[in-house]
Amino acid sequence: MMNASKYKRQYYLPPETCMDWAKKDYIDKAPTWCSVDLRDGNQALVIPMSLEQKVEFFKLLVKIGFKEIEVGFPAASETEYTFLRTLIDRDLIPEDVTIQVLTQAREHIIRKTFEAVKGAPKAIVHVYNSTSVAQREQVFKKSKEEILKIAVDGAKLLKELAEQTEGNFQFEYSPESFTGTEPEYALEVCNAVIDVWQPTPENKCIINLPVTVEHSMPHVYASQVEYMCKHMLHRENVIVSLHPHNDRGCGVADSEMGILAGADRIEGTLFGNGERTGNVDIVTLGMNMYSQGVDPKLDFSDMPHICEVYEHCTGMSVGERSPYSGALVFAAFSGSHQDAIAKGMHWIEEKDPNRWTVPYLPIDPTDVGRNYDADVIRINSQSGKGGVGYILETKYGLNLPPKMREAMGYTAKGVSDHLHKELHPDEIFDLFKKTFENVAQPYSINEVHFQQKEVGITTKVTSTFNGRTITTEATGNGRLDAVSNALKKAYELKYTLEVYQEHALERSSSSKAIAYVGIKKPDGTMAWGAGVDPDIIRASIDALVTAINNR
Ligand SMILES: CC(=O)SCCNC(=O)CCNC(=O)[C@H](O)C(C)(C)COP(=O)(O)OP(=O)(O)OC[C@H]1O[C@@H](n2cnc3c(N)ncnc32)[C@H](O)[C@@H]1OP(=O)(O)O
Ligand SMILES: CC(C)C(=O)C(=O)O
Repeated sequence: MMNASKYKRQYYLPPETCMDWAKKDYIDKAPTWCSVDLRDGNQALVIPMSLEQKVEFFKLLVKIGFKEIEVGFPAASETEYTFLRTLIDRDLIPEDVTIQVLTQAREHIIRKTFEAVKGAPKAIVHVYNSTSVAQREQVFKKSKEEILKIAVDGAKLLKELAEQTEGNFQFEYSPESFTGTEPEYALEVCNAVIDVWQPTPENKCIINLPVTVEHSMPHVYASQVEYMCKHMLHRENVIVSLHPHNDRGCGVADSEMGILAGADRIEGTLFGNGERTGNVDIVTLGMNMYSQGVDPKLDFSDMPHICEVYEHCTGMSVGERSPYSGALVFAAFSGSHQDAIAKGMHWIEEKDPNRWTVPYLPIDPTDVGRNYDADVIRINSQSGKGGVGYILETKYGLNLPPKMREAMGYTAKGVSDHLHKELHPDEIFDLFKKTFENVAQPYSINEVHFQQKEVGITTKVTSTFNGRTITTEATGNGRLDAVSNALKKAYELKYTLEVYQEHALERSSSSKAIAYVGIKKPDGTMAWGAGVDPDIIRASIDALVTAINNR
């Protein structure tokens, strides 16, 4: 049995909430990004990454464009320590990239961290201690003053060791479990740390406000961030950073609202890997900005490769519905979506190729290395004529008459429904050919001769039906009409020739044409056929015979 009375809210509202930030409706510039994949992401894996995997992942992060990368918790393990030394000793850190290392506010751990980071061209040393009510009471069993002292002592030791060590260090402090801490108290602790560090415009410090565990709705967190930003000492010399986790599924919203509320920097991971439900997903955050016309300053143009390296290094997988990156996030199976997408694609092609407005697709899939053919319009029993027509047109160069698209749409849908499977483009093309192209049973044409007469065109048609061959003559106002009349006469067929359309098959290697014919049956329904031949007359006759065979 579930029992909600066991729980109560574990967050604290700031003493004042103005929510000025709520009036802003978009983020106009990218924050400073810091990847914590190699630390928070890594510490959450069943098997943490090996040295080689960490090096490979580090290179990927650099390629994507991260300028700040938390590379680990060097005091944690031999692998963590060796990885950091490998980066430094093998000169793997590009000039414009700053590495970051995490340490608890404990003397021996801080000392070991400084030892590990020796020789780095520059580094952010990130120290943290927990400040929440729950951790003060249950874990540390210390008063507010004692907890504040842990932070201040840690801050002092960082300063002291940095002064003793040759290197270019920036300091970061996190009141860990900030979201379970009274904002006034978190402010007091952060200000005490800032007071020790005395940041300057040339050497700003970072105050990181982690959503260590997500306890509240995002607007509550943003109000806490707003309060901290408003009352922080030396705010102008402090970079306010956020480190949202995703326990309530709102990590992205926390970050976006937190940025609106004044934050300058985001710590997160690719695809939201990290403790429990993960850290905030920087791919989603960056692409959310991108989709509103703001350059995220991160390059996700080869998403399939990024997913591949991520999966290989972490052993995790990118979910099929993971925003912007999942295998299915651009796929449209349902008929009305496909129809709208196909029309939208034509619209931008013809009217405004420089602005992406295609319905149902928040971004152009090709921007992240995906493609229209394989990823977007996919056919199953939920699909319609628009999608099937789009595939036949864009992949195989077949521009079916609108009503014939409908017939082909129902044919494809029926097969998919019956087989209970998705139909791939080649299967759709094969189905089209099998059902609608040059079908020569039960009726077939053996020979056709034309003669131009004053009354129109006269034709002599030799055809076969059920093993019996006959020759008939007829007249028509065109060649196809004449052949149609000859066949009607031969077999007493009842229909009217309603639709005729033709075009060259540009994608075909030989110069062939395709003709489409639609005939109306006595009951008012249509039957369709297509003919493909280098000779357009032959193609149109084959299309007609196919339509007759499909009655
Ligand atoms: C929210 C986060 O993600 S924070 C980052 C968490 N990441 C990790 O912990 C991964 C790496 N950690 C480790 O490998 C180990 O914890 C080590 C090597 C750092 C330390 O190991 P140990 O000292 O053996 O164990 P442990 O971490 O359990 O130590 C707990 C002690 O440190 C204290 N402590 C924990 N965090 C902090 C902190 N940030 N600042 C000061 N003291 C702390 C605890 O109160 C406890 O004190 P006690 O011994 O008096 O009870
Ligand atoms: C160390 C801090 C920033 C952290 O990882 C967290 O609070 O989640």
